[in-house]
Amino acid sequence: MNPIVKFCGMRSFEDYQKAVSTEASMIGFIFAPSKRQVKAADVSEWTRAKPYKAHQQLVGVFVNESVDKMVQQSIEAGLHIVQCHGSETIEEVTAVKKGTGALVYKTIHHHEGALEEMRQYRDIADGFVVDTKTQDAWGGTGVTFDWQAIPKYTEEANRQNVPCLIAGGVTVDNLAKLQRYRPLGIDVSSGIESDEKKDERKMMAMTKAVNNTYQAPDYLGRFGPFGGKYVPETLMFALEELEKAYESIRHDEEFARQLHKELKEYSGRPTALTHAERLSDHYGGATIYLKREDLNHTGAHKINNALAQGLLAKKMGKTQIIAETGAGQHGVASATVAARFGMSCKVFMGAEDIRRQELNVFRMRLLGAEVIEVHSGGKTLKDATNEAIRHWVANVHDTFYLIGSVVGPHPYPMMVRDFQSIIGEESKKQMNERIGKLPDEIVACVGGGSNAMGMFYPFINDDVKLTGIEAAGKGTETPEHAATLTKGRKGVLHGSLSYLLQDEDGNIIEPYSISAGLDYPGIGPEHAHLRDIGRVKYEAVTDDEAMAALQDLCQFEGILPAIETAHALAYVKQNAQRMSKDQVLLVCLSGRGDKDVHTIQQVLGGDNQ
Ligand SMILES: O=C(O)c1ccccc1N[C@@H]1O[C@H](COP(=O)(O)O)[C@@H](O)[C@H]1O
Repeated sequence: MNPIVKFCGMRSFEDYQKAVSTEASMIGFIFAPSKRQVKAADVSEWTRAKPYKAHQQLVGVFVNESVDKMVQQSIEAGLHIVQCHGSETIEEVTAVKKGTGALVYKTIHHHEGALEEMRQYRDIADGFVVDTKTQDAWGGTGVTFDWQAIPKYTEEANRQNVPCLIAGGVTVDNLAKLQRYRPLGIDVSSGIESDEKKDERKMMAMTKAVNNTYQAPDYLGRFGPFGGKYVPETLMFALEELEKAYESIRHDEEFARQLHKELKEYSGRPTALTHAERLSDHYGGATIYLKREDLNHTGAHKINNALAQGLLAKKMGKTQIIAETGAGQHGVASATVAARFGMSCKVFMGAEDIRRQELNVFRMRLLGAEVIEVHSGGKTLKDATNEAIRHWVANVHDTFYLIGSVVGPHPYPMMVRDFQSIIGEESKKQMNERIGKLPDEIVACVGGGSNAMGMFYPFINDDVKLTGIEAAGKGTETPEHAATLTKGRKGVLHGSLSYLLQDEDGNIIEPYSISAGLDYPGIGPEHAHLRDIGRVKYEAVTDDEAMAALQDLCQFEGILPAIETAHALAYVKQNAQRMSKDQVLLVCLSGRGDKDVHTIQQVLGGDNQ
């Protein structure tokens, strides 16, 4: 959901008309002493001359005014919301509510005790504004406060189930930065002025930026209807604890510094951006670039998220890591991180995947992890995840569940996406440095969807086509595939609502793919949302198509990709020709194929002649 936009401080009929013409949902007037002060009679006249839009609400700002005057002026001006912007008491706020029948918002000025102050107005204030107070002014200062504090205000407002607008020095230029803190609303006065008048261009730019900025999930962890927290009561505490811990490090510079150090000095980031010249020539059409996540320590993008969650686990004082794994890459990444940070590690893995990924199982054990073989269901990733959740329920106090993809209950899909966004952020920078523009299209394979989400997310507000590739296995017309978005229906699995492969009765259908990392019957909820809103296009390619593309990359670029990654490459093989040479197709090369050599050998036969 996009944040609420309030444009405040209309001082003339012209200002008011400009605000009405925008998409702002609140229009504010200052009744307190200020250069922007207006009279209730003026507001009443202006609104009669030009009615505001049906969704717009009129807000009156008062500072330490008497209850009688607030009531009288708000009735005269026809206000929907009275904003108490001074040190009005609980009794005064209650009396204004009673006297006007309007909603009353309380402004809290950011300071050490602000959160406690906010708590005191619970069940009394209908909303909050958090603003900066200076020595000379209660508001309209044009001065920002420390935005790192925003998540705690938002969290408290969400707990009280009321809106919370962020005010103080918001401008078109710092809006993008502010949005990183996911405010529920913004309240602007001086930032939309030029020469002491409201500036229509600034107002338009601001509402456009807010409305066009993709913002998900909401505070309940929902991406549109998808995501959420569908877990037993016993896990709610653990998820809330994790959510709090994540919010506390999300914008923390010290955490960012530690993580950056690990990613750089341990994993080898930034990973390379490779121009695949010979492959581009061979396919004809698009100029192909590869984002080389295969060059990460442990051979895939999984380590980005594992290092970040490992650091978070340590910060939370957990001593044990558990993880689920399919292809084994996330298991190896988790075992690696546990060894690096001195924690114990249990990896849950389906018996079928253990058979297919023998080498990775050996690696995990070598790294000191205990690999727990799961024999239920189809003995693959879904079943391993079920077991990991069961173990977590019983050991929540000292155990951190390190989920390897953008799946599971909130906050995992958001947190894993954010930790993997380094892929897209680096790509964006590298593309700009290398060719001075963004790619025309980006392609990534999708199982749960973490490499794709990490690659796509930083480009989501850009004019770049985004394509996710699922596993069609032996064909989506057969029962043997893992094409969740192509063939699935809405349902709940592993704590969140998404698309799932299920039969008429809602039983999960065992997925199939040659690639152990893609045969998951669900998909990250954000992918489900992005597909439904039309921002990302999803297609499916078969085992055979993936294996053919895998060989091309080996033979034309000297790179052995993971079979998962080869699905994205198959799309490139089929579509590069539709593009011209001056168009750039960027592929997330999510992992290397050393772990798959055994499977590849079996499929292609002995010596591959
Ligand atoms: O705008 C004013 O003059 C004003 C005076 C007294 C109290 C509040 C006032 N404005 C409020 O300040 C914030 C945002 O202002 P800015 O963007 O930093 O200029 C907003 O809540 C206004 O309602």
